[in-house]
Amino acid sequence: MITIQDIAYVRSGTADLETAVGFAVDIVGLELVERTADRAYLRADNRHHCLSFVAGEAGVLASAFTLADEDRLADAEAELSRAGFTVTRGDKAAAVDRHVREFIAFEDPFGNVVELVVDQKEVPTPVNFARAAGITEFGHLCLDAPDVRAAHRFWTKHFNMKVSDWIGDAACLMRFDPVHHKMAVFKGAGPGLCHMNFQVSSIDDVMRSWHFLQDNGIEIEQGPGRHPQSGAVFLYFKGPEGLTYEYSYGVRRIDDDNAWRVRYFDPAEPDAIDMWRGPTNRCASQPQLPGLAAR
Ligand SMILES: O=C/C=C/C(C(=O)O)=C(/O)C(=O)O
Ligand SMILES: [Fe+2]
Repeated sequence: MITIQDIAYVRSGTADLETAVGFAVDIVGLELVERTADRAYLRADNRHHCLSFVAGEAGVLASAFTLADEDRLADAEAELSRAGFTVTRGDKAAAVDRHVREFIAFEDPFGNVVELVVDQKEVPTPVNFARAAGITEFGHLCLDAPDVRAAHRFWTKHFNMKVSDWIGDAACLMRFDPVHHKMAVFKGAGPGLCHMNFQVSSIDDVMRSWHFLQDNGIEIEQGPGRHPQSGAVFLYFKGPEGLTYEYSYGVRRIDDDNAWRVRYFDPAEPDAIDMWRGPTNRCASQPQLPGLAAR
């Protein structure tokens, strides 16, 4: 069993580094910590970065999780290899590029590239947010997979993930610590990053950003609304090259695993995704969410 300690970063390719960075800074509000000719690193909390852009082809390159130490990394490498996955150990230059000490990479059963890292660099200085979006931390990441049940089997067989809630066969929200979910899998045609989430410090922040995004002509995918699963008030919006960002406030904690009963939401129900029943064009690539398509 591989024990994930936390989410680490999303690494995304971009064909237009300038525009990708401009959006992440001026619109999302992240701090640009480092920028080279072909790289940019953005920060939302004490992680060195939670989002990096690599100049080249657009699209997610990897989603990363933190392990405790190099022995755990070696164990993970062995377990995944035994299970038939091709595991690559990052070399020194690649680790430096990710601001971690060591890492391995593999593809999940659907082709999502996952990196497991050790010693992601910590930056103790307060984040110098580019705008007052109220971001408190990188909250969760959400992968696409054509078979959410199989994805759940993979993540719970090899990792310390537990399902918190199901949304039919369309989504599985999983936790590895008391936060309701820091990782989710949504049904999609293939691999991909459904969205990355930033927690904000109040409902006011969500609502202020809603106005800010509209004033700036940003495509709102869904929200403001409230998810019945985590109880969080959310807002999804589309960045350049299809990268979806989410702000949310008020995610549920599950402090007593034994007391938690996994729930099953029917995606066809009108408030399965949003208790406020607002309009959506979120995850248009995911017709498997009929409750979304219906509105
Ligand atoms: O579509 C349902 C989404 C649920 C949640 C939540 O309960 O907070 C998410 O954050 C999500 O996976 O986007
Ligand atoms: Fe989310």
